[in-house]
Amino acid sequence: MDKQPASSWSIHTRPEIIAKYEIFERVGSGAYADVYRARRLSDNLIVALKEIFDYQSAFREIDALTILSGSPNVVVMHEYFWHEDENAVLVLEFLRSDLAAVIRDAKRKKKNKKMGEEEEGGVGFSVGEIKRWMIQILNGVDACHRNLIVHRDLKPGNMLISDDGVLKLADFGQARILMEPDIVASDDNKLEDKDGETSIEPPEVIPDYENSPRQGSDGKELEAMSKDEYFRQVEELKAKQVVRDDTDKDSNVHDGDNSCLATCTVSEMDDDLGGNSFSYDADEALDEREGLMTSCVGTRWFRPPELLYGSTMYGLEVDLWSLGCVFAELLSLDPLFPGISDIDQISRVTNVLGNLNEEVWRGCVDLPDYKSISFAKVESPLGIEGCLPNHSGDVISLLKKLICYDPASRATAVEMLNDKYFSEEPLPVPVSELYVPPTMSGPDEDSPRKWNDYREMDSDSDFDDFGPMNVKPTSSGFTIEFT
Ligand SMILES: Nc1ncnc2c1ncn2[C@@H]1O[C@H](COP(=O)(O)OP(=O)(O)OP(=O)(O)O)[C@@H](O)[C@H]1O
Repeated sequence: MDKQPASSWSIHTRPEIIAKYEIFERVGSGAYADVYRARRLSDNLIVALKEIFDYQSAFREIDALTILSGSPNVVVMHEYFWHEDENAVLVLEFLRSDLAAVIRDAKRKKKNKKMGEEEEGGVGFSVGEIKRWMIQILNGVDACHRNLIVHRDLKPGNMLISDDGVLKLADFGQARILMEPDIVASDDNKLEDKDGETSIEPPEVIPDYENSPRQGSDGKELEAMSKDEYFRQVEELKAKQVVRDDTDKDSNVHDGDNSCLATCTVSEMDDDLGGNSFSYDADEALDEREGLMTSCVGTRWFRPPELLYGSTMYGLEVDLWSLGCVFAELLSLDPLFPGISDIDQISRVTNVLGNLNEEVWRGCVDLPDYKSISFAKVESPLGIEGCLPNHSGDVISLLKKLICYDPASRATAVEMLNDKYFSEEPLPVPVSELYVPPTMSGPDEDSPRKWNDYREMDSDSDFDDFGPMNVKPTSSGFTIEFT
């Protein structure tokens, strides 16, 4: 949904919010939300108020954070405000920094050291620090996956960090619950519209989850909802959503930093290739009915091959690939696959892992875009070891358990946590020894667009970055081969 530019003031005029919070400056904004620092009047607690402009995003974030309440490595949602026809406002614990800022700080120190400037640190993270960051991330991802929640946008900028070094997964606006977890709700969720019809909405306010998870706005223990009831309510919500989605169809798929192969190529092919085009439906609200999901999720650098090739049937494994990219970045301080376009993203993965074919992933030929784009044979792929030349064989093989084509081969978060790497010397440092820089990474620090700017590219066409290519017509459209 389009960000509504005029709405940022609205949070200041909502009586139910200003009665409880003093709102300070805006501390961040994303594609779907503005975030403010605020003080809870009752006890002076500093919190973050996240005003979300997109219905689906708000619904997903509230749903996921409700289920994950009590997970130590997931951001705490204290309560939320959501009236019909107003943006949802989530009250979150305030976290000053994020992993992107931590990595950026380490990289800055390393660069300064090379230039002869004396500063503590300067060699990147110690192994013990990397282990402690990874354990925290893995614990957060494990909590999500145990509840069948796929985050779909894991990246350093979405891993917030408290002053004392505790890392928390945040930004669940793209999360999906794959099956029915232990969902709870209360009768208070039912609202009547003006015709007297009953509809289901999240309760207006949920009290502090930290001490009393699973309570309704009246403080009563919430009742477990049956599976049938859960799906009935989901259907009702979807029916409401479709109306809104129809008006927002375009903006749903055209987020610059989250660009998809399909989104990019449709327009470019129309322009450049004489109207030959292909497309697939990325309107998730509609696809959901057939059990499909959009491939247009996540930030490009962390997006797994199955999504880059347009898959709409995928699972928790998409997070495991992103996790591997974050792990590699902690090790090298550089993004593993900093693609400047979606095709460049696939090309970078291919150069490291080799070509995607049936040998490495049986069934890959069925991916929607597999036959549309092929690369010349990569004779000697660089390999993960080539990307991280100064790291031990053990850590490389661990990373390879996440960065592999076949989603089914990827190690789960809990398998990773149980790997001996985390229990052998050098041991993970205590959380209190982790260095936390005083600021956030800033908007879109780890976004492809930023990287584009850095490289002073004046075009973001997927095709400009490549040399000669062969376009061959086929019965279903055409194929492109980059040579
Ligand atoms: N709990 C928090 N405490 C402090 N700052 C926060 C918190 N949550 C978010 N922020 C800040 O607000 C920014 C935007 O938040 P967030 O990423 O959740 O919004 P979004 O619109 O869903 O983002 P995206 O564009 O990545 O989908 C973050 O980058 C961060 O700087």
